[in-house]
Amino acid sequence: MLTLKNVYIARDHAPIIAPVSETINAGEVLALMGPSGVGKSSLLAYLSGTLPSGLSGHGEVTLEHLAIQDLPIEKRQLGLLQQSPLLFNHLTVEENLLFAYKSPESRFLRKQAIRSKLEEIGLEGLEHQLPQHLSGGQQARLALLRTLLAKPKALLLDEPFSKLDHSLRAEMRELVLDAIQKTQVPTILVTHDQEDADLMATRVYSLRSI
Ligand SMILES: Nc1ncnc2c1ncn2[C@@H]1O[C@H](COP(=O)(O)OP(=O)(O)OP(=O)(O)O)[C@@H](O)[C@H]1O
Repeated sequence: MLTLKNVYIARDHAPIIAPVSETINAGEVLALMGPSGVGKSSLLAYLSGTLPSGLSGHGEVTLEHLAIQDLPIEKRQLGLLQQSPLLFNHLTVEENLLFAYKSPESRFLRKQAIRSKLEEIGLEGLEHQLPQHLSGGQQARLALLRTLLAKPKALLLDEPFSKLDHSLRAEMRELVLDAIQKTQVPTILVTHDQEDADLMATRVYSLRSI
């Protein structure tokens, strides 16, 4: 369960959004919508600990009853997926995934697990490729797999499909929904696309400026 209590973003000490108080339960998807520039990405950035200087975030964020808003990024246990996949371009597909997949298992066993996950997601045989040699759709699937291998306790999706064409978009929606159903992670999805909200969201929250 992910809970936001009076969360808002400010610029020069002045709030730019009306405070948000919401609870997202296990397996729920909250679509965060609202006009361009209102502060949707900034709100997600506050939750994930990546807010740029110039803006400040306020309010309490709890994940499974632990307040996380002051924790360093790596301790928050959140999975963030953005428009442009955040992949290490100098590392192979397999190395990108090993980086995220922390487990007490040996490197050999982790590599085996990664091969089978690659197969499940339709990326079999690509483990030694560099991400820049993959198609946009393959990169999106790789970014999703990397996010999931880190076993996040909540997912934050910031317009993750907006650079994909219609059929890839539909495919990615299915994969993400399937992952949310299997892992039951609470999820916030920032989108401008009504179809994303209709097909994926349990609820829609319209962010308001102040
Ligand atoms: N580093 C920064 N310093 C100061 N202001 C910023 C900074 N980054 C973004 N902003 C401002 O914060 C406000 C919210 O921006 P944000 O990108 O969160 O909106 P958004 O709702 O996600 O927009 P869009 O739908 O167009 O992506 C905007 O007015 C933006 O100009």
